[in-house]
Parts: sequence; structure tokens; C-alpha cells
Amino acid sequence: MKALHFGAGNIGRGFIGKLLADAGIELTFADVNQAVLDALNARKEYPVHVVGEQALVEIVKGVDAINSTSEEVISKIAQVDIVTTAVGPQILERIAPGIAKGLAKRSDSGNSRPLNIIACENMVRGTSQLKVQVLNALPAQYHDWVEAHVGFVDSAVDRIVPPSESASNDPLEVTVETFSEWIVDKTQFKGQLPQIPGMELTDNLMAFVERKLFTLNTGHAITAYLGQLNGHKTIRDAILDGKVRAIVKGAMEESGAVLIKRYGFDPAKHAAYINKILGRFENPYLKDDVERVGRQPLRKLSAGDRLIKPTLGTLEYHLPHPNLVTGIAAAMHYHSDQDPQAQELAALLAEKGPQDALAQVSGLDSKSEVVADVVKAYNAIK
Ligand SMILES: NC(=O)C1=CN([C@@H]2O[C@H](COP(=O)(O)OP(=O)(O)OC[C@H]3O[C@@H](n4cnc5c(N)ncnc54)[C@H](O)[C@@H]3O)[C@@H](O)[C@H]2O)C=CC1
Ligand SMILES: O=P(O)(O)OC[C@H]1O[C@](O)(CO)[C@@H](O)[C@@H]1O
Repeated sequence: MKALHFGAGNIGRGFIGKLLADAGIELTFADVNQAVLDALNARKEYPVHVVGEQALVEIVKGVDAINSTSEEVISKIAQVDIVTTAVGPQILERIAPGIAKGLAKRSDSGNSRPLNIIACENMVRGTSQLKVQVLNALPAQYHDWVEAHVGFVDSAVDRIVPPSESASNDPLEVTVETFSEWIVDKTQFKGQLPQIPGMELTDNLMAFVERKLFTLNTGHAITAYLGQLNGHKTIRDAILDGKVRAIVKGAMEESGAVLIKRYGFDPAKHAAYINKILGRFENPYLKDDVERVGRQPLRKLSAGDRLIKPTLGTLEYHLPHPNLVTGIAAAMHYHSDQDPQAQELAALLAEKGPQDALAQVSGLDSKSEVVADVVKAYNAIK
């Protein structure tokens, strides 16, 4: 088996790429970070520090790398059996044209072996969104062939992998938590279902995507935003602050009530899932900055993402949402000199004020009660 993985970053090296290589799959990374590409091609391996009760270092072997903007990507797509991505939601549209060219070459070369593409991004059905972008870039004469031979498989990816503070300045070293969960939609594969240890196959993906995105990521983001407001630099410090913890736990429970209603989750099991996540946020072995988790606040305040989607669910089922409201208000106060979206958010708030800025970013009705509640919380924080 051969695989091409776009995005040799934290999750790419620390989780998805590691699972593929450990399964004996011949793995090539595609990235744009030349230092990472050169190091991968020079060494063909890299260390993963799995931190927890017992820290261990696992060496990922038999990997190489190509530049994501090169023609080599096209020939790789024409030959491999699996393509995975972990580039960030906003980058998917940039890799779609290269994937389209590769699929055309695969068809023209008469390669009828099934190819499965799995986007591993913090998105709801990110691969289905990538499929639309690939088909938009692919001449219509190939579309039927793609439907017959290429699976676009949605997934839920869960492992906390902060940027590694490599003591040895190794650009490849990555530090990961022990916990990991990669769940893929088995109904979308073409050909044989691959048996990759650590990759769970399900026919009920949406329940798992929403459980992860609207529990872990919802809680994580609110921890980051309240953490910054309370002067904490790391997620651990923030979640150990009782004021922050109470609101984060409350928000995950409010979002959880929606998930329990929508997917019939067992309430006791879901409460345990929430408590396990709070423990993961406390992880003393991970150094995770609030800036990483709070990055790109416009994306995180958008309608289908971790703050607004759960709140819409509470409105749909007439469930309480005071802690989600506080979390949204805290997100609106997020600031970062390095994050263009944080600067854009601040400019929008200065120009339009909280009510209209929130409505524009989230798609919520500016005249709605929930927007009024958020504005009140936003001004109270101010
Ligand atoms: N870090 C984490 O704990 C988790 C991250 N994720 C998701 O994984 C995705 C990646 O996140 P991270 O690994 O944290 O980010 P990262 O920034 O560490 O990795 C992204 C990689 O993509 C590369 N890249 C940028 N443009 C590219 C292009 N055109 N072609 C190929 N590669 C390109 C970057 O050079 C970088 O190496 C995001 O969607 C994130 O939401 C999901 C679960 C956990
Ligand atoms: O990668 P994003 O969506 O910007 O957000 C970072 C999130 O990804 C994760 O790393 C895992 O989903 C969380 O640790 C964090 O909430």
C-alpha cells in the first residue's frame, strides 16, 4: 500500500502519518515547509514523543516527502492507494487543483485501482467539502470515472498535538498526548476497507464528528478564550482556574444535552466523556498555548463550527445555553498579533459594534435574543 499525506505538521507527523507508516504503508508527505521536507528526505524517519504517565519515544520510519506545489504530487496521486490531509480547513481549496490533475492522470494512465481520500481536519465532513472543490477543478469528462473509482471519506480526528518545543531544535520532533481517536465513514470507501490499526470504521460518523467537535473543540476553544481573558498562557493553567473550568464544563454539558437529544447518547457515558476531556486539558506533560487553540476566531465563530453550531442546537431543542453564550462573548474578546483573523475580528467589532459584528460572523439574527445575551456578556467582560 502507498499513501500520500498533505500537511507534515503536528497532526500529520504526530498522528495520521504515524498510523499509516506504523501500518507498514509506504508514506510520502506533501508540504510547503522546505525545512521539514529536507529533514524528512535526509533522515526518512522522525521521533514522536508520546507523553503521559509513562513517556515514550516512538520512531516513525520509511517516510519521504515532496513539495505540495510540485508536479510530483500529480504522479503520486496517479499511483497511491490512500490520500490523507491535515493542512487546515482554509488550505483545502489550495490542494484541490493538484488532486484534480492527479486524478485525471490516474484515469488517463488506465489505473483503475480504487483510491480513497480522507481529509483529517477539524471540520464537519471536511472530505465531502474537499470533493466539491476537486470536482470544480476537474474537467467534467472525468467525473463519472471519479465517482466509480475514488472514495471521499469523511473522518473525525482527535489527538491533542501542540507545536513541539523541541529542546534539540529538531524540526521533525513532535509531542503528542497518549489519547487518540481517528474515526472514518466506512460507507464512503471504494474497494476493500483498509485495516489500519488506530483507524476506526463506522457507519454512524456524524454522531462521532459532532461528539468530538462539539465537546472537545467547544470546551477547548472556550478554555482558550477565557484563559486569555484571565491572563493564562497555557490550556492547563486556564482549566485549573476554577472560574474558567466551571464555564467550560457548563458549556460542554449544554452542548452535550443537544448531542444526547440528537444522537441518543447515554447521559452518564457522555458525562464521563466530558470529564475525561477536562483531564486531557489538564495534561501536565503537554505545553499547549491558548493562542494555538484559540487561533482563527472567525472560523471558530462561524455558523457550522464549535461555538455557534451547538448554540443553534440548544435553540432548536429549547435547552439552556448561558455558558455557551459566555464562551462566544469571550471569543469576541480574543486578540493575537500573529493571527490575521483575530485582527479582522477586532476591526469588525470596532467598526460595527458587537451586535452586528457577531451577526455577520456567525450568521445569527442580529435582532435575536441569543445575540442580545451575547452582547450583554461581551459588554460585561469589557
Ligand atoms: N494539532 C492538533 O491537536 C489537531 C489538529 N487537527 C486539525 O489538523 C489540521 C492541521 O492542524 P495542525 O497539524 O495542528 O497544523 P500545523 O500547522 O501543525 O500543520 C499544517 C501543515 O500544513 C502545511 N501546509 C500549509 N499549506 C500547505 C499546502 N498547500 N500543501 C501541503 N501542506 C501545506 C503546513 O506547512 C504545516 O506543516 C487542522 O485542520 C486542525 O484543525 C485536528 C485534531 C488535532
Ligand atoms: O486546529 P483548530 O481547529 O484550529 O483548533 C485546535 C483544536 O484542534 C485540536 O488540536 C484537536 O481537535 C484541539 O486540541 C484544538 O481544539
